[in-house]
Amino acid sequence: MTSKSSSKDPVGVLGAGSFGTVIANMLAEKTDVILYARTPERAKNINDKRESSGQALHERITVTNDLELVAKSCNVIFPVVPSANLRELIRRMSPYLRPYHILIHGTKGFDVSLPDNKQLNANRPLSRDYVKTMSEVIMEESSVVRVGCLAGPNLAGEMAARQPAASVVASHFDEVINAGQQLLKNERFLIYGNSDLIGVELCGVLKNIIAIGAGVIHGLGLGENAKALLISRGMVEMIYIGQALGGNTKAFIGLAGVGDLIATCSSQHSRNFTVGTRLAKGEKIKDIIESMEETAEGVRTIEIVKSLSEFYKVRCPITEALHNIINEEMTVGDATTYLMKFPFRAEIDFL
Ligand SMILES: NC(=O)C1=CN([C@@H]2O[C@H](COP(=O)(O)OP(=O)(O)OC[C@H]3O[C@@H](n4cnc5c(N)ncnc54)[C@H](OP(=O)(O)O)[C@@H]3O)[C@@H](O)[C@H]2O)C=CC1
Ligand SMILES: O=C(CO)COP(=O)(O)O
Repeated sequence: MTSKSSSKDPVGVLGAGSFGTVIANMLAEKTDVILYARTPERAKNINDKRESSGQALHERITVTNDLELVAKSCNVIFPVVPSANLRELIRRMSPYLRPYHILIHGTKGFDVSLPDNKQLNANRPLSRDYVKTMSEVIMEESSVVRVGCLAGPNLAGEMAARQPAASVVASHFDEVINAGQQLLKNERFLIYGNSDLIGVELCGVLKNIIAIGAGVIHGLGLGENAKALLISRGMVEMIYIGQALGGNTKAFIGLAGVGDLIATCSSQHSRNFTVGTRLAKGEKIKDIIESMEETAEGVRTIEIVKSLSEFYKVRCPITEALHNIINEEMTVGDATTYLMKFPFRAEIDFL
């Protein structure tokens, strides 16, 4: 597989939300960037204002609504759109994508494709055949082979404020990890490499569930001991389900696992944590989602993981309790009591 990259090529970013804009600005410190926005109106608006998701745009960023232009101009492309939209986006871009492209996504969610357009039903067991990570979606929908992901404690607001952070670029290909490192690393952003692509992707997806749980604990005012209990048992739950879905335990104790878990479970700027806090205050999930401008991936992930845990017979009490709260099958108080009574066995039985 030959690469047609040159150090002068612009780099593509798909999605001009909070994180896509942060990544575009960071890349623009080193190279020209083409930022793809969903509609021509949005692209024009961003270009006119030179601002996206509340962030000023670097002068080396060009905004477009033309996927062909992105594919023809850029060898390396960072898709950063919500998980529910990535398959459709890659499908539309696929005629222009070639095996020489490198795609490194920053999305923290699953794709679900059910037969006959059936809707996800969290009470129905769901196997891995229908649930894909974003790298799997990219490979299914295009001829791209060299795929990677970017995952770690990367709250967009802190990065936009130029605070220090680190992340992981995971891929089976060293050249993907090297490309990610060379393009993104700077004096305030460290990039580690990991060859366990699925494991690192699963970390980024699964920690959002626990962040919602941490938000509930915070909203109820239950204190730091209770939150530490939730985070550490949440980590074990992530590992159990992660192992069932094909992840390696090692990824979970790294920056993309425990690192992102700590950041997201501690920050009132996390959208998932905020969902949990608002649930604890008695708001309904429908009202919370409708009033949020940004994506909280964990809500959808709870329903998906609940179905996966039924299929693989994995004990996921935190996911189950949150599913019951969201679907109004339990009050927040009852869910807390349920978790405190849950019969745990050995503390560490996954190593
Ligand atoms: N924000 C953060 O701190 C971090 C987010 N992430 C992950 O990044 C992903 C994106 O999150 P984030 O940037 O915060 O999202 P936001 O909720 O801020 O925005 C989503 C953006 O995606 C755009 N979009 C949706 N569908 C498409 C499409 N088909 N084509 C092009 N653009 C599209 C939306 O466009 P429009 O405005 O037209 O609706 C919107 O600009 C999520 O999976 C998230 O978990 C990862 C690390 C940190
Ligand atoms: O993934 C994130 C930080 O690493 C962002 O978390 P939220 O989507 O909860 O804001």
